[in-house]
Amino acid sequence: MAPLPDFEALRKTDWTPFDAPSLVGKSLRFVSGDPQGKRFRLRYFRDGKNDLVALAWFGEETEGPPGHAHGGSMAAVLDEVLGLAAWAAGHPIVVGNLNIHFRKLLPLESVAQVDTEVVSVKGRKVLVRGRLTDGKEGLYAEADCLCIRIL
Ligand SMILES: CCCCCCCC(=O)SCCNC(=O)CCNC(=O)[C@H](O)C(C)(C)COP(=O)(O)OP(=O)(O)OC[C@H]1O[C@@H](n2cnc3c(N)ncnc32)[C@H](O)[C@@H]1OP(=O)(O)O
Repeated sequence: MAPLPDFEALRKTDWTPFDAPSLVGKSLRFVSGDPQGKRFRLRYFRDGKNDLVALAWFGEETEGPPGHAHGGSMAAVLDEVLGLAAWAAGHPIVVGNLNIHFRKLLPLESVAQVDTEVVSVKGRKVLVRGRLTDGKEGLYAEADCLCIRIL
């Protein structure tokens, strides 16, 4: 059996737990829908700057390259977390464009950190930038997410 994800090892002291999925109701089943499952397990927080941050465990069922996460699984996590970063900043949106650079293979059954920043708001367009890392220097992927207000 896989070891349980050690979220506490990566959690920073100035992070406050935050139930980001509840901002959009109960619909986010693809990534956050099975918190005890073998695919994704996520925890959301607000960091010291009030930006949304997530810890994401990539389980064995996210496998793409042997022993490592599928790019689509990283994209799914970035899609949800960066979209919710816009919601958490007060913008009800859907994602219109998600542009990802994959930088380094992400080992299965490890916990990665997603940092987010809302970099601009122009009319209905909210640009959110995100980084998927090992919590230190290791950068797995970085993304720009163009979100479009729907309300
Ligand atoms: C419930 C939310 C959960 C959020 C967390 C999870 C994130 C998700 O997975 S969301 C699901 C994935 N996303 C989707 O399925 C979205 C599907 N697309 C749509 O619904 C529509 O195309 C939508 C809403 C994005 C835009 O349509 P519409 O409302 O007609 O906007 P539209 O008038 O065409 O464009 C508004 C502005 O955005 C720009 N824009 C819209 N789409 C894009 C795009 N893909 N790329 C670049 N710019 C775009 C337009 O150029 C326009 O800019 P400007 O105001 O400067 O002229």
